[in-house]
Amino acid sequence: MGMYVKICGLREPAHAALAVELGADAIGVVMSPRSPRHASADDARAVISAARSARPDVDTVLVVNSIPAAEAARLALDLGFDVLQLHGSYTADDVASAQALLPRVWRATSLTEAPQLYAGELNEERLLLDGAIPGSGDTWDLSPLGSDSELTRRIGPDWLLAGGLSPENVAAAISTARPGGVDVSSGVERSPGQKHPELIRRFIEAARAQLAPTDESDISYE
Ligand SMILES: O=C(O)c1ccccc1NCC(=O)[C@H](O)[C@H](O)COP(=O)(O)O
Repeated sequence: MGMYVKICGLREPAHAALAVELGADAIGVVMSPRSPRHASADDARAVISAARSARPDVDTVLVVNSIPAAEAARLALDLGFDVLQLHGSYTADDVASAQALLPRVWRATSLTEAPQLYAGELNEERLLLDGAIPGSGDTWDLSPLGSDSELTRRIGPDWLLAGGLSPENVAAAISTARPGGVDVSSGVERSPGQKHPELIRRFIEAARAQLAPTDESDISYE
């Protein structure tokens, strides 16, 4: 199956097309007014269109932070996204209200915020484990992950790792944490909000060279 790669915080259609042509499985668009990556509705539509022109089956992901889940799902649906990625404190009922409009909802959180979490706890399609501050580019302690531990069994093999990844550290982070996929934003930028094509290329190359847990067999999951 291979390592799933998502490039997040895109606003330039050309960067989205490049990421998908280079093998990204998903592209993310952040709509959160305080983010340096905040995209307008027009930006979002242009990024989706460029990504789908490069590969029709790419996952296009709307990333939001702490807005009502159903409102976020309505926005994702209206703009034509495939997936809604919810950062913040949400309940299973919130996720259900979003899924009534858009079935594919991902839960993004951190071990700081939800230390006892498990995959599927909110009926989300996918769990994304991030650092404490989304989009900050800060690395975090990956050492509780990856070994044959209770936490590893709780989160399963398909979760996405995010937070402070870069072309330089992604291979080591995958080897330590053993996620099913990786997500990056700051690590492929020249400055906050400004994506760098060469860093996108190097990140995708470095990540896709790694195996996903589903390609291996030495950890058992619940
Ligand atoms: O990127 C943001 O500014 C952002 C703002 C509010 C909510 C989420 C945000 N980003 C979410 C992401 O998926 C990032 O890619 C992820 O947190 C990793 O970020 P980074 O550490 O910069 O690679």
